[in-house]
Amino acid sequence: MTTAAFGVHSEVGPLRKVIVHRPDMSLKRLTPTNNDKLLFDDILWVEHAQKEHDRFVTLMRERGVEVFYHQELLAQALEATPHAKRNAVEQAVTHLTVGPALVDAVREELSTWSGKDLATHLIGGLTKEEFDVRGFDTRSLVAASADPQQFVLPPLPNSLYQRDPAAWLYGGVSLNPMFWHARLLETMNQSTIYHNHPMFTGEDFSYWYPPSGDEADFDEEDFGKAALEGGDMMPIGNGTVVIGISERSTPQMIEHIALATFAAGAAERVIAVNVPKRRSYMHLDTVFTFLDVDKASAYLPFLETAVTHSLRPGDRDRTLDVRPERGFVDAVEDALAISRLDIIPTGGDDSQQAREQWDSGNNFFALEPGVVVGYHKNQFTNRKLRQHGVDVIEIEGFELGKGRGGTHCMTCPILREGI
Ligand SMILES: NC(=O)NCCC[C@H](N)C(=O)O
Repeated sequence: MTTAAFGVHSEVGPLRKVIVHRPDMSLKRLTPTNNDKLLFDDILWVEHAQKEHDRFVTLMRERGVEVFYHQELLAQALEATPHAKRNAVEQAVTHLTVGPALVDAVREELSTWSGKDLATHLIGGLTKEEFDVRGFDTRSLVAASADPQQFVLPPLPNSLYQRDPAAWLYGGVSLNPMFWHARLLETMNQSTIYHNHPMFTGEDFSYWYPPSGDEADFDEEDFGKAALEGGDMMPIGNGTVVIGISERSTPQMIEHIALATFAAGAAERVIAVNVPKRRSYMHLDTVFTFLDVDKASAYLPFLETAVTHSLRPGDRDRTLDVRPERGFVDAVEDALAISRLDIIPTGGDDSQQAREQWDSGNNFFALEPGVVVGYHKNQFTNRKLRQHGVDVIEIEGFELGKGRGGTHCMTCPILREGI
């Protein structure tokens, strides 16, 4: 039993604490013209998405999991210190986001807002109409040229997928540099929470990225060059981390994580596996998730091309020993010291498998070994899992899945036991 307040020691051990984001204003901002840019494949019926999400939260709470809402944590963190609010406003409102002519005025105004209102708009975006910039039309081209619905601050609808911008590996968290522009500011909100919320300040945990864990290390221009997202990062247990080299996560960043976790003694092996760079595969957890200590769901076409390397500490300080593996599953079996990882493929014929993979049919979230939550619509896959002895709890995901994410994507575990 873990005694620390935070730490994620496996993918399937008993889940104690998790952060999620209830669908909100940011999803109401999606329109048929902006949904692609905001990485959603459709617009959502938000009230229904909320019901689906509430059911997910209720079933976790019924099982004793402590569930925290991202927006509430952000609101509380913003109120925790004057620095928190000032820093969050300065990071979100810059010469690049609102233009140099408006930056001081917007910062000044937002600094007077309550943590609750500010959190709502840091996630939900802020339109020109909501932030009355009319007085600035003669001073700011951004103000003068924007129509009332245009965003002064962008909405962050992918906050729904809490897995990606901050990810725990054993006793530390990585505040991730996101690949797509539409998600960059999500990490700023995570940083505000971890550095200022009383639940986290004073607790003993590491920052795997940025290396110093320092808030000042966030530079939105650097973020365009590095990329790492939590959907690719899995602390599978036994001192091993699995990370996908995907559309969203680069080998350079995987080296950073390996060096940081090795130096702290938190991990001794990183298994890096290639994930084809395409929308439907975007992270490792869209094609592979753990279900039990020795069971995993996988989309077989991914496994066929899964070039794999293991990274271990090198013979000198801050060096790595990188070796090719025979196969991804072999490497995981070896790392977990199990004779066989039961791979349960996506259900149905080839086209049904492709359809269910697209609908998050390989994206399960474990509450304890062998008990997972997934979308109801993936009937062929869910049936198969049950045949292999996995308890699949279903939630509706018609609306929640429209951004291409399932239960694993929507959750950021912050305390989970080992296996
Ligand atoms: N871990 C995940 O696979 N997260 C899903 C992220 C979906 C989001 N619309 C995105 O494209 O980033």
